[in-house]
Amino acid sequence: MSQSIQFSTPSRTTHLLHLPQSRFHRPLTSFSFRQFPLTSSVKYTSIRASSSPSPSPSPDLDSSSSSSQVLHSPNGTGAVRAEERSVVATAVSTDTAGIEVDTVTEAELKENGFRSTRRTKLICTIGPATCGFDQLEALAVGGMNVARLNMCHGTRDWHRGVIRSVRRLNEEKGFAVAIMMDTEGSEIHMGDLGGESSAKAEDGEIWTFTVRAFDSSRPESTISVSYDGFAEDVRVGDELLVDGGMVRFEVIEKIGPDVKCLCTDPGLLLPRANLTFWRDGSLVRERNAMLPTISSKDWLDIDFGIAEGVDFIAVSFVKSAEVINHLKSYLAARARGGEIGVIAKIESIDSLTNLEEIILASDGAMVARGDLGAQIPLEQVPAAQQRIVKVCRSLNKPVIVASQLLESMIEYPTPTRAEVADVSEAVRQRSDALMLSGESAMGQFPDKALTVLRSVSLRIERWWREEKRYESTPLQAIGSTFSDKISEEICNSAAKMGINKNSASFVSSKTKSFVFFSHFYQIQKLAANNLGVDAVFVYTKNGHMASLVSRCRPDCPIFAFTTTTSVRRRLNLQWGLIPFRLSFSEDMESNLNKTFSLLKSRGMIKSGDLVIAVSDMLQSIQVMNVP
Ligand SMILES: Nc1ncnc2c1ncn2[C@@H]1O[C@H](COP(=O)(O)OP(=O)(O)O)[C@@H](O)[C@H]1O
Ligand SMILES: C=C(OP(=O)(O)O)C(=O)O
Ligand SMILES: [K+]
Ligand SMILES: [Mg+2]
Repeated sequence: MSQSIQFSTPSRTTHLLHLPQSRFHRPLTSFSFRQFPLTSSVKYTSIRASSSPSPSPSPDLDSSSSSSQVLHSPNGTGAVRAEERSVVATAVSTDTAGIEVDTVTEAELKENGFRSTRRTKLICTIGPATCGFDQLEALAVGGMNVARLNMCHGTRDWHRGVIRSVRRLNEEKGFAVAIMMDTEGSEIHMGDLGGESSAKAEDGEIWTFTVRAFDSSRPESTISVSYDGFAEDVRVGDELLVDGGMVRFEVIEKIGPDVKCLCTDPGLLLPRANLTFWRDGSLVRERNAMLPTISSKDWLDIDFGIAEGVDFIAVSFVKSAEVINHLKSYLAARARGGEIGVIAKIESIDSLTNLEEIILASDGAMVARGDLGAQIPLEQVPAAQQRIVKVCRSLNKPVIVASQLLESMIEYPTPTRAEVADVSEAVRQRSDALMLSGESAMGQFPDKALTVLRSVSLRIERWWREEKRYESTPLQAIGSTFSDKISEEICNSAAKMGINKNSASFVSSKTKSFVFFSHFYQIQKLAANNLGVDAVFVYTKNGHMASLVSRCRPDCPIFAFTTTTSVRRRLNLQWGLIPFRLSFSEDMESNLNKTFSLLKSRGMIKSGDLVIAVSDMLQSIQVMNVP
C-alpha cells in the first residue's frame, strides 16, 4: 500500500495520478490524500520488456539504448575497495537483463545499505597524471563524479582525448561522470616554462619576467608573461605573487620589456601559474578590471566545449552577473540537445562584492580559493568560503570548494592533519562538491588523494547524522510562481520525512489514516512526524525537483530518476543525489512499480524499505513500503 498527498484543483481530484504539472495554471486550492494499491505481483522482468508508456525519445539518449527503456544505476555514491576493483572493471558492462549498471554504486548499496552512501560529490582535475583511460577509470571507480579540464593547460586535442575517454567510460561502464571545462580567463599568467614541469626560485635570486617569447629553450632564471602591457604596468617596489603567493618577488628594475625581480619567498614555479601584483599592501586591480572575463581564446574554447558536449563550463574570474547572462544566452542559442551548466568561479574581490547576483545568474559556483587567497588576505578566505556556501544553498545552486584541499599529497602519500581538517570543514558546511586540482592533475598519488576525500566525506557525513545535527535556520523560499512554491514545499516536506528513524517518532504506514487537508501548511505537520524513510525517490525531467530535495540535505539518500543522460550527468554534481536514467511516464504508479522491480532485482532495495516519492510531473508526495 502506498499513501500519497496530491495537489490539485478541486475539479480534477479524480484524475490526480495522470495530471501533469503543466495543467496547474490556476492557483491550487486544496490538497487531498489518496491511497492506491501498488501492483502486488512485481515481476522481475527486464526493463526493456516493461509495458508502461515511454516518453518521446530524447536526442541525448545513449545510442546503445535509445530504442529501449534503460535504467542506469549511479556512481553518485561511494566506491568499492581496491581489491574489488578488478572485478568491477570487468563486470560493469554486462547487459544481460536489459539494464546498464554502474557496479560501483550498486556494490556499495548492496554492501552497506542506503545510509552509508556518500553525499558529498568529488571532482578531479585531469592532467598528465590521470589522462589515460585506465587512470580515468580508476578515478571513476574511486568515486570521481565530475572530471574537470583546466583550459589554462594542454592543447584542445589533448582535452578532446580526455573528454572522449570519459564518454567511453560512461558508455561502456555505466558511469555518469560529468565533464567540467574551466576557462583560462584573461588574467596575467606565466608562460609554460619551455616544456619543464617546474622551476625552483630560491630566496635572494634575481629573476627576469618578460613579455619576450622564447624561440628555443627558456633562458636561465627567466619567465615569460602572457600580457603585453606587463612591463608598463608594474612599478619598481611592487610585490609580485606567483600562484596566489606560493612564490613572491619584489620588482627591483625595469629594462624595456624585461622586469627584474628579487625572490623574497622561495618556491616552485609551475607552468602558466597566475601572477598578481600588489602595491602599498593592496592588490593592483586597475589592469584586471580592463580585461574581459571571457577572452577571445576562451570563446574558442567554449565553442570547442559545446562541440564536444561538456556538461559544465566554469568561468574564471567572474566579476558580475552580466558575463554569466551573456554566456548563458550564447549557450542557449548554440548548445543543441542539452543544456550546459554555467559555474561562476568566485576568485576575485569583484565576485565577492557582487556575490548574490552572480550566483543567482549561474547554475552553481566554485569557491576558487587559490586565486581568491591572492586577492584577499588569506585569513579572510575561510569566512568568504562559508558565506559563498551559504548563499549557494539558500539560492539552490550547487557549490564546489576547490584548491589545495590535499596539496601535500601532490608529493606525499598521506595528507597533513590540517588538510584533513580543511576537507572536514567543507563537508561539515555541506557543500555539494570538493575538488582536487594539482593532486589529481599532476600529483604522484591521485587515487590516494581521492580516497582521502571519499573517506573523510563519509566519516563526517556519518558523524553529522549520528550527532543528529539538524540545521535550525529554515531555508528561504525561492520559488516565484505558485507551482514553484508548491514544488519547494513538497521537497522540504519529503526531506523532513527522511530524518533518521532512530531520532524520529516513526508512524507505521499500516495504521496511518487518510485525511483531507484544507490547508497547505498542514503538510508540514505531517512532515514533522519524521517518518525516518530510507530513501527519497524523485522523478524529474529537468532536474529541478531533484535539486530542491538535495538543497534540504535530508538524512537519507536521494534516488534521482531522469530521462536523459545529460541531466543525469549534471545531477552528479549535487549533494546526495544518486542519479539514474530511466524512461518513465506520467503514471506514477507504473513508474514506482517499474523502479521497485528493477532496483529489487539488482538487490539495491528490498521489501519493506520505506520510500518517499516525489515528482515534477505530478506535484505529489507518496509514502510507501517497498512491496
Ligand atoms: N591539462 C593539463 N596539462 C598539463 N598540466 C596540467 C593540466 N591541468 C593541470 N595541470 C597541472 O596541474 C596543476 C594544478 O592544476 P590547476 O590548479 O587546475 O591549475 P593552476 O595551477 O593553473 O591553477 C597545474 O599548475 C599544472 O601544472
Ligand atoms: C580553482 C581555481 O582556479 P584555477 O585553478 O583555474 O586557477 C582557483 O583559483 O582556486
Ligand atoms: K582556469
Ligand atoms: Mg583560479
